[in-house]
Amino acid sequence: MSVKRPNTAEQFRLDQPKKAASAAYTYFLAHPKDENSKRNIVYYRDGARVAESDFLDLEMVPYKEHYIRATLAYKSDEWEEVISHMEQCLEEYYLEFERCELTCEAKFSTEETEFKTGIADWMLYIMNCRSLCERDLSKVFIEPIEDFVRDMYSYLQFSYSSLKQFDQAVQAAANFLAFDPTHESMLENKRILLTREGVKEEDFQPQQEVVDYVRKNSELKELLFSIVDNYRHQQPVQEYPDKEAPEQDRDLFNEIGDLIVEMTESDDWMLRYEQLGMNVIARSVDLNREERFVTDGMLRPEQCDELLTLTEDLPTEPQGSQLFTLKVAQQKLEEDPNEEIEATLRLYARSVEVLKHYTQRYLNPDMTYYFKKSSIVCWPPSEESRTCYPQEDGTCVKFDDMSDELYSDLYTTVTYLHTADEDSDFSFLNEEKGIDRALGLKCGRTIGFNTGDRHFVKIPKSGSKRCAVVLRYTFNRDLDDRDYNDLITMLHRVEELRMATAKQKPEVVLKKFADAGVKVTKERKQLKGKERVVADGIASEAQCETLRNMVLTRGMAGDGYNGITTPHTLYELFLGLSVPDVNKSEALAGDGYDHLKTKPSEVSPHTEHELYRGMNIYRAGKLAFEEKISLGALRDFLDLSEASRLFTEKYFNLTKPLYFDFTHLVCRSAVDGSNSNREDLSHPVHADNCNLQPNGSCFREFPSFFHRDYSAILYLNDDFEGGEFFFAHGNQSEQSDLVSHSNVVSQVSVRPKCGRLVAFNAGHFHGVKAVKSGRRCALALWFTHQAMFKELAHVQVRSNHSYRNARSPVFID
Ligand SMILES: O=C(O)CCC(=O)C(=O)O
Ligand SMILES: [Fe+2]
Repeated sequence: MSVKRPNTAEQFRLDQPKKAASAAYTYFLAHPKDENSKRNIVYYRDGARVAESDFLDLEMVPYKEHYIRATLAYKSDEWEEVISHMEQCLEEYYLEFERCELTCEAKFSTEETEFKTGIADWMLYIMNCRSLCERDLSKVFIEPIEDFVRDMYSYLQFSYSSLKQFDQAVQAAANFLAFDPTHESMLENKRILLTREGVKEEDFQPQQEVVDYVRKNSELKELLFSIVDNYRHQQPVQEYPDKEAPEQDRDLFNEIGDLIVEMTESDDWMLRYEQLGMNVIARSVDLNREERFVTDGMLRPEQCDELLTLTEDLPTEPQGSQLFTLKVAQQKLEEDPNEEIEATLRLYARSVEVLKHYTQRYLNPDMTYYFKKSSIVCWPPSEESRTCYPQEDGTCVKFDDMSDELYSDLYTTVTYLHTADEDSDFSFLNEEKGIDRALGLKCGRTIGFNTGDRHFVKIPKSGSKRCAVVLRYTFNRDLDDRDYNDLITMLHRVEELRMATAKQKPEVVLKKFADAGVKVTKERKQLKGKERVVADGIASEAQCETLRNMVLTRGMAGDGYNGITTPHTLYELFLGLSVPDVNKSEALAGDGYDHLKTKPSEVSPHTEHELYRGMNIYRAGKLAFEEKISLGALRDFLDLSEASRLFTEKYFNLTKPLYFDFTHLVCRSAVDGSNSNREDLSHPVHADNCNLQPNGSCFREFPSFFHRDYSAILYLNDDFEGGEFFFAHGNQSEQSDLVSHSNVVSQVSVRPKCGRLVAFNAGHFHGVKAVKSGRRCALALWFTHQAMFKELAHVQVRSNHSYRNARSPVFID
């Protein structure tokens, strides 16, 4: 009786001539002097009739090479070789995997979350990112190999058995079974091994490393069970075939490894949450009973505002509360499947997902939590005196009807959507009907407690209603709230539907642009590259002026930090553009670059010789709402953004929709006296979605905005000197230190003027020449194909009622 030879999916693949040819060729590339591998190549090329093009140059990462060598050795029964390479492969694979996870983490904790669609997106993003590590790393060849890691133990098990090294074979079998405890052939192998002398059942212990790996991956998958699948499916839809989507090469981990090593090695989710500003402010010891906690910072103010819009027009229940439930959500979406509602519901879904994850991690990392019920509960103000205790879930109960015990499997979190005074307090009750602890309301504050824990809420007598996201969890999967999955599915369908109906023919749209006076003035030929275009007439002189003024009056608020000239450089005199009545917080210096904490000034993040003031969509929306800028100005901001987006999408004939990722209105102006002999650039050579390396390569990875697909800049004036936009040569290898100098080799430059749009693939190198005098204003836009990175602010601002009513749809059918 002999141990079964693995008959895995992977082996089957390896038997396919193309894959095997690729493997052999890859191996040959790594070992050009190896006679054996040369023979292999010849064998495959001649014998298997594989086309030349199938000899792909696969990237060699050490573990992949070991994998290929091991599988080749396996084919020729060279067991020692198999073992040696598989063991090394596994060792290096685990390291690579860890790197991959840390990369997700690095992206997660360092990107400028302020301008992203929110913490919740990032949360989801990192979960998704981590779950992709396993799959991406299993791409030894072009496609992921199913059960890649598991099956390596199968190879090992078989090879060790063939060499009669049964202890190791047992170990390998145990490791394999840690992945799949019911795998029939392996169980059969185990039975066979057990017949060997000295082999006992208890010898089948998987290694800790394997146990940890399996646990981590299955936890993550569980967590992503309903939601990530939906997001993943959101990407290529049938109507929008994935047009030359560049495969992100995840093998760059080697390159960024150094960066990551510096990052924390801790696997502590709580720490990560803290990095995002989610801080526990009270634990059960502070709150007099087990399972209680209070955490602040779970939502940002604008997210609270957005979620509150879901509570408008809710009917009042007999007990006086109002409920926004998932059923209501579905209804809303069915009645009016518009983008605003969709975006808000997405935010809701992501937020509750984060809250669930957080709660689970905080309380009970070993349990899986399911939503039993998810809702927003509001208590409208009321003068009524009650004999019952109003609850966070919207009911009102008598003291004697309150549970006296904590439940073993029900838990509740309440997350407030606004800040309120003590009129709205939350209180835990003790057995004597006394108040154990009272807590005030704050946007993003989350109180967690066992569902059986006594509490009540104060209902404000006047003012706005008291609202919170109330989530009830269970550990029992059967009690899982189906409505939640239904909502997610619905959101996905709405998106699909909208994409399908919004799909307008490029010719039709471009003709409309032409009729409105838009003229393409430079195309790929003149611009020396595909996916580049310059068009004039996108904005009128009046619109340019409106946007310029917006930055000047509101974007340049403040007089340079209380009259202090910054110590950075002698050029950095603030221009004294103070607008006395303007609140400084309205304008963020270098808005959009506030992650550059070292430059908390008006000085351009790119050159100290220029000042830099900007405004993003969210801020503009807020100012309009506060009536500090006119609705007309906001409309111009939004309409010009949309026109630029639509033009870019249609001109490049993109088959997938482009979403806004970030929209930034910005002016750069020369500092007085700095105009002579400037050697620097206003914006050094860069690409918008990757990290330019000194050797000229550019990685679409952390910390760049790797998800950006296209960029467009709409210029607003020409009364300044210098400031030309230019495309630069892709290969900067001989001029790496020149990327920020004026003598950089530019391929072709574009002189800004009002209404001129330059749009291009975000991966193309470009820069801006020094602004030698005057002020240069532009609307910079970055777009993405990934719905997940949609700039929520656009939708938020558009959903503002007064704006929506005032809006005349331009360029939209
Ligand atoms: O303002 C311009 O012309 C280009 C700016 C740019 O490339 C950027 O902000 O990424
Ligand atoms: Fe750029």
